[in-house]
Amino acid sequence: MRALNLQPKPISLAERLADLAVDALIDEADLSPKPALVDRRGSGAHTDLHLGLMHASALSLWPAFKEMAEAALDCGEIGLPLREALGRIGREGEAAMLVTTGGVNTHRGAIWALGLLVAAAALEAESNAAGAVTLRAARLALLNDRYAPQPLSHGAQVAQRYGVRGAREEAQLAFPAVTGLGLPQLKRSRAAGAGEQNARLDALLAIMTTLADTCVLYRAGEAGLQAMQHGAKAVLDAGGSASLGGRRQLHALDQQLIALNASPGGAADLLAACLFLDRIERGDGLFPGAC
Ligand SMILES: CC(C)(COP(=O)(O)OP(=O)(O)OC[C@H]1O[C@@H](n2cnc3c(N)ncnc32)[C@H](O[C@H]2O[C@H](COP(=O)(O)OP(=O)(O)OP(=O)(O)O)[C@@H](O)[C@H]2O)[C@@H]1O)[C@@H](O)C(=O)NCCC(=O)NCCS
Ligand SMILES: Nc1ncnc2[nH]cnc12
Repeated sequence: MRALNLQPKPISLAERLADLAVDALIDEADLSPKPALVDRRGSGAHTDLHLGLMHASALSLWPAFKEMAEAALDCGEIGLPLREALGRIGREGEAAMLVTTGGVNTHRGAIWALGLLVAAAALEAESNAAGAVTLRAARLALLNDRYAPQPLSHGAQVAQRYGVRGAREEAQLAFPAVTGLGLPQLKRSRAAGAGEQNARLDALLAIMTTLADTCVLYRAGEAGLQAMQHGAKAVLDAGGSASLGGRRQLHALDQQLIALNASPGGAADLLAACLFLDRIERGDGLFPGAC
């Protein structure tokens, strides 16, 4: 008779990275009050999205993130085979997301940003500083996936019309909105005792002060983008989300962006990227029991 092995199967590195990516998406969705975005209070500027759908969408992406990390571990280096594997897995992940959401685009930009970051983190798990991970992600994003379809996406349309950089360029430049704005603000607000939720809101606002969010541009043009950038700066200048003055400005920004139908979905994705990198940097449960 064989003894029963009751030891739990160790969680693989790829599974742990997928957990962290999905956690980051769920934390982003839950964070409240976010201006004009889906959160615990409601649907913001959206008629086709709600919190349950954002959660279901995030969970549907777990297998894709795991597969992307596994592809990085299998390939072991930055190159076209890995880039094209990520493109294929990303497109399949997007299809799974659309099945889950009944055709609504919940996380297209997040699959791109977090997919690259998950792969970049898996490639060299010990080199976990945000700057190093984003640099590896950028090197992947700079490679041309020969199998990528070239549809005239909303992002491509507004990039042409307004001459701005979109999601692709943000990744190719190693996520400057995340490493230069979001993460430093997250750390500053935490250090100032703002509390975790306020620190995360401040990180989102810091990203919004400068980002050319192609969702906002597509929905509300340059007026919408200006309202987003100036309004976010006004909240931070007034003392941030933890202050009474900042909260008043945040409420005004929420109302203004909803009136303009301007949803900063790109900034929300980059906040999720920021939360993911923050956890990776802190090593949050990445190594214990991982293999
Ligand atoms: C390379 C891609 C990112 C394609 O990029 P492109 O710009 O050509 O395409 P878009 O379809 O516009 O998607 C870009 C999404 O990225 C987010 N985003 C916007 N601005 C930025 C920015 N400056 N920096 C970073 N990220 C940005 C944004 O995603 C979020 O918003 C979406 C919801 O918006 P919403 O307005 O509600 O919905 P829409 O359907 O667009 O319009 P409405 O009709 O409702 O008004 C939601 O997805 C959020 O995540 C942009 O949408 C990449 O996607 C790509 O090539 N994919 C192919 C597969 C691949 O290679 N994968 C690689 C895996 S690593
Ligand atoms: N919380 C959110 N609301 C609307 N669009 C989003 N895209 C990513 N996160 C989002």
